[in-house]
Amino acid sequence: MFSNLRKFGVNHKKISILHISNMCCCKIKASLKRLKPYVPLGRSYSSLPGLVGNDIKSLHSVISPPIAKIRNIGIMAHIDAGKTTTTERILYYSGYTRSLGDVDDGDTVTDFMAQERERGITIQSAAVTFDWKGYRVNLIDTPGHVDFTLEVERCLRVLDGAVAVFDASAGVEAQTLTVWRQADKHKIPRICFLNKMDKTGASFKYAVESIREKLKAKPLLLQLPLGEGKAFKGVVDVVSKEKLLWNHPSEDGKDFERKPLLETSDAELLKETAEARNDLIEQVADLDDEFAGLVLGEFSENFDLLPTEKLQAAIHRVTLAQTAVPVLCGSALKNKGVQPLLDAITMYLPSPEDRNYEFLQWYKGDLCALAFKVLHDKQRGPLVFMRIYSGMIKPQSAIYNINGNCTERVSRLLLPFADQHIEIPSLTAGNIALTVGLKHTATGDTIASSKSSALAAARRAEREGEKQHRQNSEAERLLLAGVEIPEPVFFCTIEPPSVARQPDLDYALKCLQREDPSLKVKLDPDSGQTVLCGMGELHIEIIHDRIKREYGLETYLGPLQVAYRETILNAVRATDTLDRTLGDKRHLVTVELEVKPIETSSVTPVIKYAPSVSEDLPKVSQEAIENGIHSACLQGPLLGSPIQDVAITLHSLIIHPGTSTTMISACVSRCIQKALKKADKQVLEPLMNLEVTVMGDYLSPVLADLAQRRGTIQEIQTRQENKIVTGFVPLAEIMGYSTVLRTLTSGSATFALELCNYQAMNPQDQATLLGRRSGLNQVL
Ligand SMILES: Nc1nc2c(ncn2[C@@H]2O[C@H](COP(=O)(O)OP(=O)(O)OP(=O)(O)O)[C@@H](O)[C@H]2O)c(=O)[nH]1
Repeated sequence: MFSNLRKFGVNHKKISILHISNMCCCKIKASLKRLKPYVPLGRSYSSLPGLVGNDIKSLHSVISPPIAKIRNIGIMAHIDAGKTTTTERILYYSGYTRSLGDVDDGDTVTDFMAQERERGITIQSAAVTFDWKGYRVNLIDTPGHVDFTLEVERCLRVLDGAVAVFDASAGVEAQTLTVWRQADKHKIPRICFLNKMDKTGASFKYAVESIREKLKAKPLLLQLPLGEGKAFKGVVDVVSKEKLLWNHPSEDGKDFERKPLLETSDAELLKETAEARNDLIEQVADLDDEFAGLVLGEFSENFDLLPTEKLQAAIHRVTLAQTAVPVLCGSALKNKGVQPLLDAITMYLPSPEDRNYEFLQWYKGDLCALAFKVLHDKQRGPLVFMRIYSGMIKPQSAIYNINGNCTERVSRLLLPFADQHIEIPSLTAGNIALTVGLKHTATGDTIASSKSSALAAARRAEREGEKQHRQNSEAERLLLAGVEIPEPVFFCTIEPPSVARQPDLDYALKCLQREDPSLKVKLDPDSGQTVLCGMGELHIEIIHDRIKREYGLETYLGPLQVAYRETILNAVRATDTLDRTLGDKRHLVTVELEVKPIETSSVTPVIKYAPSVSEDLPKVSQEAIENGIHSACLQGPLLGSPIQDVAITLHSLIIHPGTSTTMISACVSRCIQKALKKADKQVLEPLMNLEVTVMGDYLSPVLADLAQRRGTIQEIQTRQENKIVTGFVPLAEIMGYSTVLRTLTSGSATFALELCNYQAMNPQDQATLLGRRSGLNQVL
C-alpha cells in the first residue's frame, strides 16, 4: 500500500502524511489500483460517422437522429466490476476509437481526467456519444466509488436505460445494491452484463442467483456462457439459438463467429439451449399479456416456431415495464461478448419517447433540459452537459435557468466525445448536449427557453397538481433534478499558500461547488478559516488535488475531522431579554421558549408557536424568529456541531415597537443557546454500514480488528472461498482502514462503506472525544 502511495507522493512532488492516510479510504482496491503518472492520451479517435470534413449538411443528419433511434444509457456497477473496460470495448467496436484503451495502462477515453488515470478510478461521469447499427447511443459512465454516490444518482436522473455490470465471480456487491435502488427510484429499465466470465471463480449460475436473491429482480437469461473461467470462449444466444465464438483470444475481438446450433454437431448444447429458450418464453409470457396470447395461441404446440422478433419485442416491453431484467455475459477484458451487449442495448432498452416523463406535457414542446454536469475548461470556461427532454437548444441563444432564476446565453453547442468536442448548430429533444458560455448554471439546474415559458409550464403543472391534490410548490414541480444532497460526513480546514491568494482559492471552490453540489464550503466563525465539507476521505483528497492541478494553487489541509452532531436528552425552558440602544433607537425583545428532544433524524428543527404567540405574528417577525432558531441550531454547545432531533416551541414573545428583525433573531438565537446549555446533552456520531469481503483464512483477524473499532457484526455470509462480513462501524474508527485491512489480509480484502445514520456515543467515548477537543486529554 505505502509503496504505491509513495509513488503517488513522488508524482505530486509533495504530499503530506495526512493525504497518505486520507487516500486510504473505503475501497482498498480503489486506492491501490494503478497509481500512475499522467501521460497525455496517445489515443486515436475516428471522426463522426457520416461526417465528411466539417460539412454542416452532413453533420445535420448526424446530429439529429430520429428520437426512436436514440438511447441514453448509463453503466452502473460496484467498483472494479469492469465498467470502464466495458465502455472502452463499446467505443472501440462502435468505431469511435481506433485502438483499445486499458484501465491498467491508464489510457481509457472515459477516465479522461488526469487523476482518474492516476488512481485508476472513475470520478467524473463523462458523456460519450457514438453510433451502433443505425442507433445513436449517448453513454454516461457513472462512478462506482461510495464517495460519489450522489454523482451516480445525478447521472441516473438523465438516463432512459442502464446496463448493470457485475463481476461474474462476485455476483451482486454492496455498491451495486445501492445503485440498483437508486435506479429503482428513478424507474430506469436495466439489462445486466455478467462481466469477467474469464476470471477464475466466475460462475454464471451464482451471479444469476444473486441477482434474483439480492436485487429481488427476475433475470431473463438471454445468453448462456460457453465455458467459465479460463475455458470461457463465447456465448450462446438463447433467443436465436446461435453460438457466438471468439476464436482468437489474442486479437481485438472484432471478428467473431455466429453459427446456428446444429443437431449434428451441437446436440447437447442445442438441447440445453432449447430448454433455456422455452423457460424464457414461459417467463416472458407470464409477464406480458400480448405475448402470452401469442404463445397460448398459434405457437402453443411448438415454441420453436415462435419468431425471434416476436420474442425480442416482448422482452423489450417487459424490460420497459421493469418486471424483469435481461441478463447477458462476457469478458470485456478478453474482448468477448461486448457486441451482443451493444445489440441488446439498442434492442431492449428504451428510447426517450418510450419513457413517460410527466413534466413534458407542461412544456408543450418548449425547451426543457437538465444540467447534469458542469466541467471547467481552461480555454472555454464552464462546460455544461445537458439532457434535453423537449424543444431544442441552439448556439447564440438565451436560455432561462429556473433554479438560479436567471437568463443566460449559450455561446456554442458541442457534441461530447470524451475529450474531443464537435461543434454543432442545434440539438433536439432526447439528446445530450454540451453547452459553452453559461456562467451561472450549476449541476442539477433545470433549463427552459425563457422565464415566460417556465411560468406557463408552472401554471400548467399547478393545474395538474390541483387536480391530483398535490401540495408541491411551484419551483418543486418544475425542478427536474430531485436529487437529495446528503449531509457531508467529513470536514477539514483549507488554507491558500498566502493571504493574497485567498480570492483565488475562493474562486476555485466556487467553480468546484458548481460542478459538485455534495461539496460544501463554509467559513469557521471563530477562526475565519475556510472549511471544506465532503462525503468521504477520497472526496476531499480529490478536491484538494484538483485545486492544485486545475487552479495552480498549492493549498494546505487541516486534519480531517468527522462531522458529529449533537442532541439533547430532556426538555428545557429558557427566557431571555435583549435590550440595546443603537443611536436614538431602543431595541427590546423578550422571548420565552422550550427546546425538547424528538425523533426526526434531521438537523432541521421542528418549530411550533404557542397559540398566544401565533396570533397576529407578522410575517417579518416570524422570519426573524426562524432565522434565529436555525442559526442557533447550527452550533451545539458541546462541539459546535449541528443540533439534531429537536422541537422548539415559542411560548411568549414581546417586541418593543421599532425593534429590528436582526435583534429579534439575535435574541431568539441567544435564548436557544441558553436552553441548550441547561439541557442534558449527547454527541451523535456517523455510523457507517460496512461490508468486508475477505478470504476465509483471514476472517478472524478482521473480526478482532472490527471489535476494537467499536464495530457491530450483523452477518457473515460465504461466497465461494470468501466471507462477506456486514455490520456497522462508527466513521471515526474507520479512517485509514484500508491500510490496516491490507496488512491484516495480505491485500486480499476489499470493503465498502455507506452512511447508515447518526447514533449516540456512549458516555465514555463521548467524554474522551470532548476531552480531546478541549485539549484536556492528549493521550488519544
Ligand atoms: N479478468 C477480467 N478482468 C477484468 C475484466 N474487465 C475488467 N477487468 C479488470 O478489472 C479491473 C477493474 O476494471 P475497470 O474497468 O477499471 O472497472 P470499473 O468498474 O470501471 O472501476 P471504477 O472505475 O474504479 O469503478 C481492471 O484491472 C481490469 O483490467 C474482465 O472481463 N475480466
